[in-house]
Amino acid sequence: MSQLQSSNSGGQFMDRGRMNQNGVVQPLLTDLYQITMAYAYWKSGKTDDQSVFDLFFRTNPFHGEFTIFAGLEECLKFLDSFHYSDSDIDYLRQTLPEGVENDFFEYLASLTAKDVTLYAIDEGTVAFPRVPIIKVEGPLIIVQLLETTLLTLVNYASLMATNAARYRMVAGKHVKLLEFGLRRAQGPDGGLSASKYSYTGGFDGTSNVLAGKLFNIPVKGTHAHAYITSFSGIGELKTRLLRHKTTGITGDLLDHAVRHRQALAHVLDVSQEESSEGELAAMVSYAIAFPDGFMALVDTYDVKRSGLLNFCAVALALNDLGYHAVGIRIDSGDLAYLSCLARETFEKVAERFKVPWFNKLTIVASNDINEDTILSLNEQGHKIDCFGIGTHLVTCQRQPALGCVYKLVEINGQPRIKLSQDVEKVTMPGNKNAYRLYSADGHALIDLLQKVSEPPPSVGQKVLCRHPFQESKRAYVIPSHVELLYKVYWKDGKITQQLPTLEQVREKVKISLKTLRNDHKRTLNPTPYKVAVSDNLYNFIHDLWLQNAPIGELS
Ligand SMILES: Nc1ncnc2c1ncn2[C@@H]1O[C@H](COP(=O)(O)OP(=O)(O)OP(=O)(O)O)[C@@H](O)[C@H]1O
Ligand SMILES: O=P(O)(O)OC[C@H]1O[C@H](OP(=O)(O)OP(=O)(O)O)[C@H](O)[C@@H]1O
Ligand SMILES: O=C(O)c1cccnc1
Ligand SMILES: [Mg+2]
Repeated sequence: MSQLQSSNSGGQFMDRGRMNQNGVVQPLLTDLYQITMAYAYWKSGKTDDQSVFDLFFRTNPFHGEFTIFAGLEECLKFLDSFHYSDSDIDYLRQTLPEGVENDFFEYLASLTAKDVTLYAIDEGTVAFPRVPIIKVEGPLIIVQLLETTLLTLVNYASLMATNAARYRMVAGKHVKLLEFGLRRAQGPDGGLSASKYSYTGGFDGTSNVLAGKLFNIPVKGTHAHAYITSFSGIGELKTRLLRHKTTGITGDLLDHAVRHRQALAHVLDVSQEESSEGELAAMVSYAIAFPDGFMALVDTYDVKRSGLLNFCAVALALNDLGYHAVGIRIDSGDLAYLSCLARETFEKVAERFKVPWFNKLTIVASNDINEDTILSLNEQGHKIDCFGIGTHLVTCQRQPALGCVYKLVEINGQPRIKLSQDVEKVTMPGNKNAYRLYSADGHALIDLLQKVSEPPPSVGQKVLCRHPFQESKRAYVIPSHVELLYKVYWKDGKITQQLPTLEQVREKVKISLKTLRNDHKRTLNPTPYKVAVSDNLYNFIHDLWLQNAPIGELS
């Protein structure tokens, strides 16, 4: 994923020098059929037919009833830099079938997205099935050529942001969430996107250092089991000395730790002999390296008999030298039980050793955590302050793809409809606007699609909202607030809005989710959010459907 500082940048708002884009995102990052179609459009004189395409999804992911829209900034950067390089053109000359005319390649070489207009919902907003999140207008050839790249930029970004937002909802706002997934992500690019969009969705940070640098996301982490297992005994410690934080007087951290370990074994009712000396050595050495940020993995051998004992011994030793440890990570076993055990241990030590700050030590848990694990841990009761989540988060294991599609809905002012046996797959023809209607208490009630030619719904006025395909399903809504969901984000070769920073998009996610009633957000059997069409659009769709559906003959 792209770049650098999350940008405040864009067209007239964008300093092009700074508009770095992920090198992978370029016009050839597409399906071959877009380019073969482009040639055929060009040959048949349809290049400049004015087209409108809708980008939308048909079902929400993760058995949920909402989706967070993300990836818009990357789409706009793609439009801004859309240009086939000389080597792209050379490659296409070699790759397209023989007989493709030279003039076509010359045409492609000069093609940009300057004649395209892109409308979109704000990035970070909750979105719903069949309401276009992006609408692209312009000459058929270029608007068609954008399809695959726009889809790849929106699909995973939105899926990831939605997944992260769901983890945030089940974890609650006080628990920290860290993304640890790079090693398990779908390749390096997937890993960077995962880090970026999990932050958008409400995570607090990532272990992915490049993502931290590129997107200005907080980077955080602990250490691996390898650090613990790299030591087998205290004899391996090359240094044991640490300066006191305030006096500067050098102390022997190991001596302090060994002394405390003896006393602690009694208090915690464990035997020193059963604990690992290698683990103690590893923790001492890590504490010497990071006396102000000491955080240790306690499950390498045995959390109760070894990890907690050694951690508390080293934390008390650090305390003697003026430092406060940060906490522990547990990466296996029963995380509910072990986190409670750890908290009780810290409370006991806080009291017995007169170190009240021990009560505040952070307990991080990791190990194949997913939404259901967090829900189950919440039910059982746990004392975890922070979850480190990798595999399930970044691979979106529960649903690995969002099915956004990109469909032609109008050409040269004429509506187009794609019919299907499956009613859900019939497209909504014509150039449309989308409005979100709100109730007096500020909740989103319904999204309403209308033809662009229709006047917008008005506050306090009754609007007939119809199910797009089921005739009998309709309702009157009197909105207290009406929001036009689209803004023009790209026109005349420029980004036309001040783009939000990543932080602002993250904030938008929070605010937008708050407008959704809780029953739409619950994990089990959430209530579907209503998406409707105006009476006018309903009749338009159904007339067109009848015009286009062939009449069968029974014999
Ligand atoms: N209290 C709990 N309730 C529900 N799920 C839990 C609880 N504690 C841990 N889990 C989850 O159960 C799974 C345990 O994984 P697994 O069976 O691999 O055990 P493990 O503790 O990792 O074993 P090992 O010690 O061999 O590494 C993980 O997905 C973890 O997130
Ligand atoms: O479990 P995830 O949600 O993917 O979180 C990331 C995992 O990556 C690390 O170890 P790794 O899994 O590589 O090895 P380990 O399980 O043997 O510790 C870490 O200890 C977590 O277990
Ligand atoms: O910092 C950590 O604890 C971490 C980072 C990546 C994967 N697992 C754990
Ligand atoms: Mg693991």
